[in-house]
Amino acid sequence: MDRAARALARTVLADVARRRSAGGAPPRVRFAGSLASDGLSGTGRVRPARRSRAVGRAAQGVRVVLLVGPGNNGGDTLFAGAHLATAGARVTAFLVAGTVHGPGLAALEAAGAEVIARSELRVPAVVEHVSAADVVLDGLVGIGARGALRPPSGGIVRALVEARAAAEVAGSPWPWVVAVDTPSGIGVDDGSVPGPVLAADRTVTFGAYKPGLLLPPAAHLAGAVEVADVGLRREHGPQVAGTLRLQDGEVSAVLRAPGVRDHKYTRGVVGVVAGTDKYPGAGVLATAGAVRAGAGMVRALGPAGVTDRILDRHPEVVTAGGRVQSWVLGPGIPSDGSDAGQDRRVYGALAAVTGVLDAEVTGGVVPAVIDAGAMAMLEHRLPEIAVLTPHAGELADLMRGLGHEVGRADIEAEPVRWARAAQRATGATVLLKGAVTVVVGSGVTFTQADAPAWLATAGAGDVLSGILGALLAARAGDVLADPALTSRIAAAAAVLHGRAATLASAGGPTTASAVADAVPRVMAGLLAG
Ligand SMILES: NC(=O)C1=CN([C@@H]2O[C@H](COP(=O)(O)OP(=O)(O)OC[C@H]3O[C@@H](n4cnc5c(N)ncnc54)[C@H](OP(=O)(O)O)[C@@H]3O)[C@@H](O)[C@H]2O)[C@@H](O)CC1
Ligand SMILES: [K+]
Repeated sequence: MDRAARALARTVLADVARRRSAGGAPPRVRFAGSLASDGLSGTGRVRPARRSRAVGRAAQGVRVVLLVGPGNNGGDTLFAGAHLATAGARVTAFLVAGTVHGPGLAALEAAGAEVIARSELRVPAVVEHVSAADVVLDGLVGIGARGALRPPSGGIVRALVEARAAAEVAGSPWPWVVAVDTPSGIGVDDGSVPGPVLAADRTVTFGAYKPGLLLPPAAHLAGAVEVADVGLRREHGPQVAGTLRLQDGEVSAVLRAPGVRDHKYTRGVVGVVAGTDKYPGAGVLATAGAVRAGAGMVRALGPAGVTDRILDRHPEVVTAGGRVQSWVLGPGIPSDGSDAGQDRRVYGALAAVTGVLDAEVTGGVVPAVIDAGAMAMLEHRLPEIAVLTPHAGELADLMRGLGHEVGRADIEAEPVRWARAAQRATGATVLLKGAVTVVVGSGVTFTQADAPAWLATAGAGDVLSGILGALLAARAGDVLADPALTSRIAAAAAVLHGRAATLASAGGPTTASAVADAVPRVMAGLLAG
């Protein structure tokens, strides 16, 4: 608990300093190790800290509100509050239970914090304090949570969620919310959101990731997750029960930088069947994704109205047929059969991917990205080297076509469950697009949360399909030898896409074209490692 509280306080101070420096004053300060020497003994007593000036500057005058629950989660929060108060913060603790962690409360009181007992607690006062605070620590409940938050925690959090929404509408400031171990009230083991939850900007989780921090929809409420080493045995990387999140080194290991012996064919040729006269832009954007993600060559196939536009933007593209190492099928091709030529090309490529037609006819089995209209053209079970890339609405259509009574809202409520169901039903790797992208392969699930909300823009999915096509083409031989690699490559493509969107957006609106243009810089950064 001592290590957890120190880690929590350290992160809060670092966040405060970063936010202040972003706002202009005071200047950025470094905190490495600062709280490790503040004099707190292992028994939970707070002695006057020997603080560095940097810590003092970060903490002085910072208004901190603690939401303190009955268990050890509340205990961690109380001790962290004691550290912050000792460092100079103005700390107010709201106790939501008659009995809270005793030593933690004693430490907090000894550090001079204000404590509002359960008997004096009024919801409007909590809302007022929180609205005026710089930082809120959500320590109501952690891994001990069972079901939706009960009163009074549930009522407090519901009121805070409403206040936050009102502040957003009014453009009023809202404090930096730090969740202690988990945002209180999420389904810790399954990522569900059974009741009100205060969305965090940061979660400091202890020892190891909890499933609910990686699995949507709860993962959306965790903000930036930091794992604090509290001396517990822990797995490498964020990994829980078959659910993985790729880290930078793992993404760069998936990427293939060309060597001196490489030429355009060994680097991977991507065949793009995307875009129609009705939706030509999807062809341009899918091609842009493949070109920018380092394809040796892109063959773009389609009507002249599409390929002419592609050539205008990307003169390096070839519009004649030939051998490819991966296919990107379906962006901008509606499922209404209105472009017979594009439909025929998709069916031909699917015949190659599934191996139902002889390799002499199709050019052989290669990995594929199957998006948008192409998902409505599936007639055969797919191999793992085929990646379906639906959003929630498309996955609902796909599953209804397979006999499941399911709508878009059901998919959004349980994205991992339905992505897994689609993987089992089709045999393909499934990449379900969303604020948290879920990738399901055989026996493995990746959840990647690398994209800003600005990425929810027309054409972004087309760019992703092109990026993924290029990564699959670059590793086509490896993927055919080890199809399980497909889901890892798909997760890496989601990371590249999300990071490129962050770069292109720089905190504001962006476009799908700008996202594609940012991909080379993201790849360069990852490869430089
Ligand atoms: N484990 C470790 O190794 C380490 C753990 N650490 C820390 O301890 C935390 C876990 O502590 P914990 O076990 O005391 O559980 P915790 O999350 O405080 O909740 C229990 C309390 O919540 C209550 N409660 C339950 N459901 C509720 C609901 N829906 N609505 C309202 N209340 C609800 C429940 O009441 P009950 O249901 O029992 O009546 C009980 O009183 C963990 O998250 C981390 O911060 C770290 O220090 C590092 C080492
Ligand atoms: K919590």
